[in-house]
Amino acid sequence: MTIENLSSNKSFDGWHKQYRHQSDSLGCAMRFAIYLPPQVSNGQRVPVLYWLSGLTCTDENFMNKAGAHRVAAELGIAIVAPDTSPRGEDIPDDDSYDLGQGAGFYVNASESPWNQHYHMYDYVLNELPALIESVFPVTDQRSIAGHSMGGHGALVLALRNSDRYQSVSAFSPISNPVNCPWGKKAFTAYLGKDTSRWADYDASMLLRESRRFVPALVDQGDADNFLTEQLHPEALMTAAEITNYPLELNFRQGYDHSYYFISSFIESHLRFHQKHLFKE
Ligand SMILES: N[C@@H](CCC(=O)N[C@@H](CS)C(=O)NCC(=O)O)C(=O)O
Repeated sequence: MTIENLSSNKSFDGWHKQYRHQSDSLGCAMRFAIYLPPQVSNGQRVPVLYWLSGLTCTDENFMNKAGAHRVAAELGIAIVAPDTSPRGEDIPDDDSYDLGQGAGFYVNASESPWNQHYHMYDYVLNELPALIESVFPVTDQRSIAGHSMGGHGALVLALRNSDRYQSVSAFSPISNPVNCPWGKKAFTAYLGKDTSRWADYDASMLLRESRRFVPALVDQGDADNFLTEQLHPEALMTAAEITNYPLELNFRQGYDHSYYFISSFIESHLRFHQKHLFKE
């Protein structure tokens, strides 16, 4: 397995690095970013938080804008940020920002032309952690977090794989994609018109059925311009009430959908994950 280092920058006594590798599950070259906290320089292995970004993002948005390195350095947590879809000239795409490259929705597509490459669910669940754990000084303790489309991805991956993640958190997640325009458009294209096949990728529906709980934290700005039409956190809240799910959902007054919101609360998310990542 070869991976190519593209950049290295010292940050808060740790390192931010970007890599490219050939992905088997996606059938293309993929880029990811990793923040390695200073503890790894002392020979320690550290747990990993996977961060899934939203529509139009690459591996760079979170690392550049969230301001997460200082607290990750203090807590001794590595952060891995993959790209949001397969990419390249030979990879199917769409002119709109919410489908195709930059909009993989963390699903395994079953429909042509997407089904050959759009397997972000498998990539994030299996291929990427296997690569990270074989190359970097990390433990097998993982948590997962994300924003918007990535918040949807993080919740779905954790709810379906409670044995793989210690905790999950999300900012402004697409909480009930089967009932919003972004989700309906993406799921119709990637999964087909048969809506019964969409439930496996809907956090609110999965949460209603969940039996094994991964501790979950969600923050949502009440001035988010996507809140009413696209995000539907109330569906998540109702599902959590039905199953008594350990979900903390905070509405944050005046905050919008941007990385200004994420950077304002990322510290509390990292400290939430720390409690679960360092449990024996
Ligand atoms: N229509 C908007 C939607 C995209 C959007 O808001 N993306 C969010 C995630 S859903 C984001 O993180 N954008 C990149 C950034 O703020 O760095 C656009 O194209 O800018």
